[in-house]
Amino acid sequence: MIYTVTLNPSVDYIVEVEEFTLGGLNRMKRDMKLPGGKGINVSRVLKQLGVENTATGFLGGFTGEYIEQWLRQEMIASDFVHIADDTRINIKLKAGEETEINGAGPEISQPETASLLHKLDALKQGDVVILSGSTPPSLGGDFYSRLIAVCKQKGAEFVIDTTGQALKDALPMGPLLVKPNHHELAELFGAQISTRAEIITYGRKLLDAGARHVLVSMAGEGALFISEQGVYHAGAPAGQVKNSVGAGDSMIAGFVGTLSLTGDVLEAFRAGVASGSATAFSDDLADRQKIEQLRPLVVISQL
Ligand SMILES: Nc1ncnc2c1ncn2[C@@H]1O[C@H](COP(=O)(O)OP(=O)(O)O)[C@@H](O)[C@H]1O
Ligand SMILES: O=P(O)(O)OC[C@H]1O[C@](O)(COP(=O)(O)O)[C@@H](O)[C@@H]1O
Repeated sequence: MIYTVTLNPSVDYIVEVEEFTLGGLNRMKRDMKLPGGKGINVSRVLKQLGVENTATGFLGGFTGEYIEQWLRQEMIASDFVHIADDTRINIKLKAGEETEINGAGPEISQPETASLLHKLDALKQGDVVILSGSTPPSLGGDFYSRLIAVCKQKGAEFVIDTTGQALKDALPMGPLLVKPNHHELAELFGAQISTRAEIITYGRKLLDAGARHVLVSMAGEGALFISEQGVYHAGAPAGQVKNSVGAGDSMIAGFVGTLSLTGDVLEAFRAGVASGSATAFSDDLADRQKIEQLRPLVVISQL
């Protein structure tokens, strides 16, 4: 079974204005409220790919109910810890460019934390746990390490998509996949990265530190795949970008879902890029039809 863990889900409030005036009254041209948080996005795209999975993490309040109801409608299995505080709302402002304002996250109590750890007791050998997104501050900086320790103890594999120290700490534990975008990669190493060669150099450092597969996404420039097997580039298909929120999460879903179905890493890479681009070209996350349409258009070359 594949599990996604979203410690800090969100309702993504996508607001479109013709032109944004700071300090003035702006009227919305269009708005959408979508379930969000990285693991939840991964779960939704896995479901589109026909890969059954269970979404877990923390949900609370009216925002938490909104997300849970959405998952129910899409027939995605969910097993969240219900918290007393409200799940956050993240603002995605589209005014030509995309500007994001993400909340810090709700207060999580000690019993709520224990309850999530207890749920992970059910993990078993062969399971894959996708740990995605930020950690609400009340959980403390080492919470992912605690979850990874449980995964390892149960013989489950894990994928981690987060930033900073939490990602650094996870590498020696041997993640199946890490997927920074090129900005996150530069930030991780406190480096200036401007060329493809530099991305490969730093991407390889993630392999050396313990990751089994590394994807570095580069938005419209596609992605690099770095593993023991070699280094590959895939160009992103061309199309009209509608909303790139969740493109990275979709890429993880495409990669892990296809790897679980086929065992073929290059097919998984292709599906990852197709899924990321299919989301970038959609208002909401990618649907199956769009992913299938783009899959043959992804050109992979070995470097
Ligand atoms: N503008 C775009 N055009 C085409 N594909 C895109 C675009 N933006 C994102 N994608 C696809 O989604 C993948 C992940 O996007 P990226 O923006 O790098 O991730 P993140 O959302 O984590 O920052 C890219 O590798 C690419 O396949
Ligand atoms: O947990 P974080 O890092 O604040 O990110 C949460 C945000 O990331 C998203 O999951 C989108 O992530 P990506 O665009 O990187 O795929 C949004 O749905 C959500 O608002």
